[in-house]
Amino acid sequence: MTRDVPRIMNLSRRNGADARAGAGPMEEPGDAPVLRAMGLSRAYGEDESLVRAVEEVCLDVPAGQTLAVTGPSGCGKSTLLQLLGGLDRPTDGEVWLGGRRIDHLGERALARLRRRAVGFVFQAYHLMDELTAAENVQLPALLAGASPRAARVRATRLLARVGLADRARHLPSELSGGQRQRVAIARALVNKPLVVLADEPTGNLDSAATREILRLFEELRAAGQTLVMVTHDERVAAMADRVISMRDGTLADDTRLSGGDRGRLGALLNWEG
Ligand SMILES: Nc1ncnc2c1ncn2[C@@H]1O[C@H](COP(=O)(O)OP(=O)(O)OP(=O)(O)O)[C@@H](O)[C@H]1O
Repeated sequence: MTRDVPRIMNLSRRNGADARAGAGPMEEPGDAPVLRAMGLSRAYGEDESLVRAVEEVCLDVPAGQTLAVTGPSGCGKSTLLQLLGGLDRPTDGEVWLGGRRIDHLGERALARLRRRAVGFVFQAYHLMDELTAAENVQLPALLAGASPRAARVRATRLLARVGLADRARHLPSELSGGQRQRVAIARALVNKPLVVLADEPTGNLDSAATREILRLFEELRAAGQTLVMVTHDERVAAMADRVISMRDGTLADDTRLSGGDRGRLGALLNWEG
């Protein structure tokens, strides 16, 4: 055991009941979409200050699909992602994850389900500053009830997979933005989630780091990982299987990209070079 594990185990114990109840793999049912939104709406405020951030969105995301969500600032992309991942509650409609309705679950059950079934990646990384890269990756596994040894093994494997085997003991402050985001992606994958939800994952990164993250996402896609990402960046959207664009809280367009489309878009955007 490394010297660092007890520190993270303390964090894990705070959530002990959740961790115990959350142990065990999550079943993925037959042909049901991994994610389903039915008439999904989220409003903020009331009367004159009412904002309909998401309005009656219906969406199925099948297993293995990479879906990009685009649209102008304020059109409801982040709100939709948070609703899909159970970080926010709809004012109307339903969210189904892995064949199970999640929008009306209690807080603890929802937190447990999120931990096991959803991997989040945010623009601002949201790594814990005082934990090393390896500890950041281990933490969700420990919180979900994995043994310290199992969490360590998974973190080592995932950090190698994202090309950071030699940075495992570094703190986030000792890593570049691209490296931090790769740690965040490893963390998102540590509990083998049904879906990875990424909100502007390349928003803080330069072109070289963006390319690294896209290569990683491409690998995840090839490995069959279901992925939903919000992005302003056409280059990022171009690697998806499907692009939906939002306007004023609603779905304005839904386009499926073929491999050929993706190649052409990549070439158009001069992305291959
Ligand atoms: N907590 C909140 N309270 C009130 N209004 C909110 C809240 N969160 C979001 N909104 C509003 O909901 C709308 C959708 O916001 P959202 O962040 O989902 O848009 P977005 O498309 O992700 O924007 P951006 O691309 O700029 O991040 C916006 O008008 C925003 O001001």
